[in-house]
Amino acid sequence: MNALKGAAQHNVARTDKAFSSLRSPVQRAIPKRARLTCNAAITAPAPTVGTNGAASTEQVRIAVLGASGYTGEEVVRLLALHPNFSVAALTGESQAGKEFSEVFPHLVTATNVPRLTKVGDVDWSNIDAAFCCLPHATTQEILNSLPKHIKVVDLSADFRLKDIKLYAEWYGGEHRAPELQKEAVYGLTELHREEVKKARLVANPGCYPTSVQLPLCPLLEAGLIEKEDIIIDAKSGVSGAGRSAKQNLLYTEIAEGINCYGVGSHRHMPEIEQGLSESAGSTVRVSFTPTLMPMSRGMQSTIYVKLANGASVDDLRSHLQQRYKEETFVHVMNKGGIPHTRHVRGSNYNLISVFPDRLSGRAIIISVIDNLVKGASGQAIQNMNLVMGIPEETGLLQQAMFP
Ligand SMILES: NC(=O)C1=CN([C@@H]2O[C@H](COP(=O)(O)OP(=O)(O)OC[C@H]3O[C@@H](n4cnc5c(N)ncnc54)[C@H](OP(=O)(O)O)[C@@H]3O)[C@@H](O)[C@H]2O)C=CC1
Ligand SMILES: CC(=O)N[C@@H](CCC(=O)OP(=O)(O)O)C(=O)O
Repeated sequence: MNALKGAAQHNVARTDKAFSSLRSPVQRAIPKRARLTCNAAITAPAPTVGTNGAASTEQVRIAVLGASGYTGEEVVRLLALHPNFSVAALTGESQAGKEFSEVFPHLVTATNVPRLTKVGDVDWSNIDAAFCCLPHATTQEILNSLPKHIKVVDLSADFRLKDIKLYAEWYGGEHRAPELQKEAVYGLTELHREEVKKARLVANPGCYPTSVQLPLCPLLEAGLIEKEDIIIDAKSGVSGAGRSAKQNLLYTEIAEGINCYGVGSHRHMPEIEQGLSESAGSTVRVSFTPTLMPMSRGMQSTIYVKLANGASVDDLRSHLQQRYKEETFVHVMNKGGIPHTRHVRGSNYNLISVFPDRLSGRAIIISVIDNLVKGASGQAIQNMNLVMGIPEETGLLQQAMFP
């Protein structure tokens, strides 16, 4: 663990230095508040955590459940640069018993993290908080059985839908922890920050819902777009489907082509509609089609909307720019800017751009994220930072890897 932390401090210091000298558009867009917060997190001693009553020591002791999967690995990778969180337990199922470095040899600073165990073998008395990176349906009973002092950010879909009947309808089975579900806070951080700060259980949003709700919720709230006629054409890298072996995810089935899936029936639709309806103040229904792309990570949602109440395309863009101007991780580009998934690869940023459609009265919105970072593990850490009362950006200011 010390080696991991040593490397973390070293890398954080380097990141800090690089941060002040680089001048990318994304960095220029980072508000002063965020930069100062970031520096404070880096140079100040680790704050006493637990404004939410979580931890009694300076380092928050973290368990990552499902650490042998892609999102679990991504949490551990990102935590290597986190000054306040220490990895204290890692779990796997088929990989339990193995050294983490055997399962993920690329994490060279992670040689001192604990060996993977089964969830049932975790000693919870040594843990303050958990990232739960398990398949949906597995999560409910496991989280229900945890001691109540454990703060949890759950990356699965199990606690995202507030209506458990809707959960049963879309996920093919009754919810097995309905009481816990009532306690869960939906962790789309930029929109639910104050609730997340007080939460014990955060339901981290799905990757597609993150990429769609960040641009659309503020527009619906302001009545700038019609509630009907929202069409979402979304594309995801293959890591979105997890690490376990599946025939349709073989290289030969993915490379050199693309394919839609879940057409008209994808389980992220009710999650997207739940958030959009809350923002609009009445029911919103969307047309949503996901496509699997031959890339390992990255997500783009291209969203076709109809302008409302006399709004122009420029109004949409300036409203989003205003809404997110103090936000570190959401950047609304200037007119004509084209976001690429490459521009967010490995980072926690969401890039949004708004274009006029050739069809009058309509706009096209493009939103990109890295499905494993802002779409999963990065946003999960952002939420956990808030739950633990430390600056939200801590450990998350890595810029995209490019090219
Ligand atoms: N991938 C993505 O982009 C995103 C994923 N999510 C959600 O995050 C969660 C994790 O996804 P991802 O990391 O991609 O999935 P993976 O399939 O890559 O990993 C799943 C993890 O769960 C473990 N596991 C599987 N079954 C059980 C079980 N019965 N009991 C205990 N542990 C088990 C696996 O262990 P082992 O491998 O050792 O068998 C592995 O560590 C899912 O709910 C997913 O929907 C959310 C947003 C984005
Ligand atoms: C490419 C791919 O298969 N993606 C996954 C979504 C990943 C994710 O965000 O979803 P959950 O957390 O809701 O599982 C899917 O379409 O089911």
